[in-house]
Amino acid sequence: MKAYLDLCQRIIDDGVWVENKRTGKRCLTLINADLTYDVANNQFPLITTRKSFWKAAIAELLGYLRGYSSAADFRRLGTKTWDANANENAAWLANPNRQGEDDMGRVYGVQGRQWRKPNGETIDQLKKIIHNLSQKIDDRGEILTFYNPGEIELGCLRPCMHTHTFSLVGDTLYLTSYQRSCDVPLGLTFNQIQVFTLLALVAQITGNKPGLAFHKIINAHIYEDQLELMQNVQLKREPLPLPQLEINPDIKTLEDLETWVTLDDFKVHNYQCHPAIKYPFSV
Ligand SMILES: Nc1nc(=O)c2c([nH]1)NC[C@@H]1CN(c3ccc(C(=O)N[C@@H](CCC(=O)O)C(=O)O)cc3)CN21
Ligand SMILES: O=c1ccn([C@H]2C[C@H](O)[C@@H](COP(=O)(O)O)O2)c(=O)[nH]1
Repeated sequence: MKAYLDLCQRIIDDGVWVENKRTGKRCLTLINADLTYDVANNQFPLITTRKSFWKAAIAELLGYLRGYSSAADFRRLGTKTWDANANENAAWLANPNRQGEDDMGRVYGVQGRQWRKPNGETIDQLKKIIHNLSQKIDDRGEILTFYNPGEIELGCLRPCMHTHTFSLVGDTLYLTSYQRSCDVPLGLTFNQIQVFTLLALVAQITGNKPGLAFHKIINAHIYEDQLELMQNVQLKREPLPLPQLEINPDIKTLEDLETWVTLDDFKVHNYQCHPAIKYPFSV
């Protein structure tokens, strides 16, 4: 939690204003940030200086792991976070590859589960990783990447957190996640949850112990219309102790994640937080 607040303060102290064409807004921008989450000791990195809508973040992660490409599927899981990018972004609405209402195109999990090869076959990156880690194999290439430069124009948004690399040392599993672009007031509070939960889940279904998760961010920014709330409200609050995440122990396989798992299989204990802050969202 302190690392998150330090990053916000560092953006305010050292950030530079950069125009962003896609959203038409300026962002206070800082390059390079590293965050580490202690999954071994279940220090769940929920924001405490405002209320976190953590279930929506886990719903997004589940949708990515299932390879969903429709905002409607994400809504059924319990989050509306993809509605705006699927249905309100002018560039995507004008893109001939968009397949109607709610289509997100070939983003995130579609690449993770169905990466297209030149010969027409597809690669299930996640399945290979789960298979190897379950057999205690780390081939030093246990990489789940959503970033496919050849298919960028087939999706509504380029993936922000785009590559997750798993590493097995003995029976302890580590995760390193890379993020190219990070909306620190909104997106990062979701992405921290997702990195933590991805390691906890993959460790659980492959029979390994979770260790640390490393989150590497390139472009960390605060949009101009978010700055005042961050500076004068959120950063004036004192952080509170971190809560713990409980995952239903009956989740044992990738197929479980694909079929019956819902948000009811995740619980947070001892979450104390300051009141909600509604940050503006840029489409
Ligand atoms: N500008 C921008 N920032 C993002 O963080 C972001 C995107 N775009 N586009 C794709 C996804 C969608 N994500 C989102 C979208 C909305 C919220 C959001 O509004 N969160 C609120 C309330 C959520 C709720 O009520 O469930 C929050 O206070 O955290 C968070 C992440 C993260 N990503
Ligand atoms: O998981 C996510 C998804 C998106 N974001 C943010 C980062 C940026 O503010 C926008 C994406 O804009 P680009 O122009 O494609 O960089 O969404 C995030 O923080 N986390």
